[in-house]
Amino acid sequence: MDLEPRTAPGDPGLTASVITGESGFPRSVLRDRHPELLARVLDGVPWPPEVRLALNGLAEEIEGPILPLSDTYGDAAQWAEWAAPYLGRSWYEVPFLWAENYFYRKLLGATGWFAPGPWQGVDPFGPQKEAELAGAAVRAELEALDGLAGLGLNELLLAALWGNRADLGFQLQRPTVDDETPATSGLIADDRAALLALLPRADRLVLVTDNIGRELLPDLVLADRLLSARPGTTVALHVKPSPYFTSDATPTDVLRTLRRMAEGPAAAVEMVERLRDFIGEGRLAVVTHPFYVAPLTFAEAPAGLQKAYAEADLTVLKGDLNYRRLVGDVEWPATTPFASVTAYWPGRVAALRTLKSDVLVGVDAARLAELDASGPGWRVSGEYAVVQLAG
Ligand SMILES: O=P(O)(O)OC[C@@]1(O)O[C@H](CO)[C@@H](O)[C@@H]1O
Repeated sequence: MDLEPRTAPGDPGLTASVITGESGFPRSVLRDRHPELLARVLDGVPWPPEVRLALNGLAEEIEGPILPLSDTYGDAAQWAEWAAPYLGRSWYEVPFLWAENYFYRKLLGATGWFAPGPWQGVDPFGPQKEAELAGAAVRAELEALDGLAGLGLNELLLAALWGNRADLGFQLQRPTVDDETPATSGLIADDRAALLALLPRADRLVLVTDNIGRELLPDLVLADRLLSARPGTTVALHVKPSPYFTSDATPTDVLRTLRRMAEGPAAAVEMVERLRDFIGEGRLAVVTHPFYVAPLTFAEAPAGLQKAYAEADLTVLKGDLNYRRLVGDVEWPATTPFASVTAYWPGRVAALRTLKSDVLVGVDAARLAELDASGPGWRVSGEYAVVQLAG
């Protein structure tokens, strides 16, 4: 990932700059959200002195120049290559997507996630994820499963979409975000009709998930509905191989979620039994890949994943970060057609994303003018969303 302007894959006449951390929202993430996240990680687990030292060191480092990784485990050699052009530079002047990925990789290195020893595999965001799963919002969602039979695919799709607003990193900055936004008034690009026609016919669905808790639950509900409707359907749930962006789901988190569902109420228990059967039959697969925690866009996805996307009838990408990786973390004019920036996708792709960062395409000019006139901040407030489809 470099700083050269990008050309739209489906429109060679269109180029735009890569987003860095120098201003606006990215700056606030690097300056405010990352230190706050480190403080929470320090607080959440009784770390030994060497981990505390390393986490405090990272908190200092992000105010100065970018330094090499201080561990040699896992993907460290690959990261040394990715980091080479940026070492010694400020975190703010390199591609924002790269800087965030490097921060999370360094955070995991600091906590001993990779190193053989007692802290290996201890999720630094575990306490925050557990609190989310044990909290009132998840309980309310589970209780709502009793009324599930009355809901159509449209409602389930909207639940999966708005569940994305609940990521734990986002809540660091928007703790008061409410749940009052009507499900459709905040939709500023809406390909639901085409998507709803496709979903029930998709034999092979890839669902690239995002956050645990209030987002993963409706994703599982949607998967359950599609799998229950037709015996030929398969769903591959793509999750992160390691903790990432605070609340992104890993295989362990899928299991944690199933365990939480198994605690009830009755409709959740029934659903978890079905989901377990689907997993056992190979119809619901949990898939992971190192690409999902790499500082790369989907245009740079490795061949194996490209093949999986090409073979699927539909790939659904959840969330803000997957959207940034899909269209490139680039300052496209927001009226750029979604298809122009996703033309490289080897199949059919849909994005279900609430807006929590500046990147945006596929919005009608009149709606854009209206939103811009409404004041600053609408692109990052989580109050607006897109459902987009291409291919
Ligand atoms: O992918 P998600 O969970 O929807 O959102 C991830 C996010 O909260 O993290 C980034 C800032 O760190 C932004 O892209 C976005 O706001």
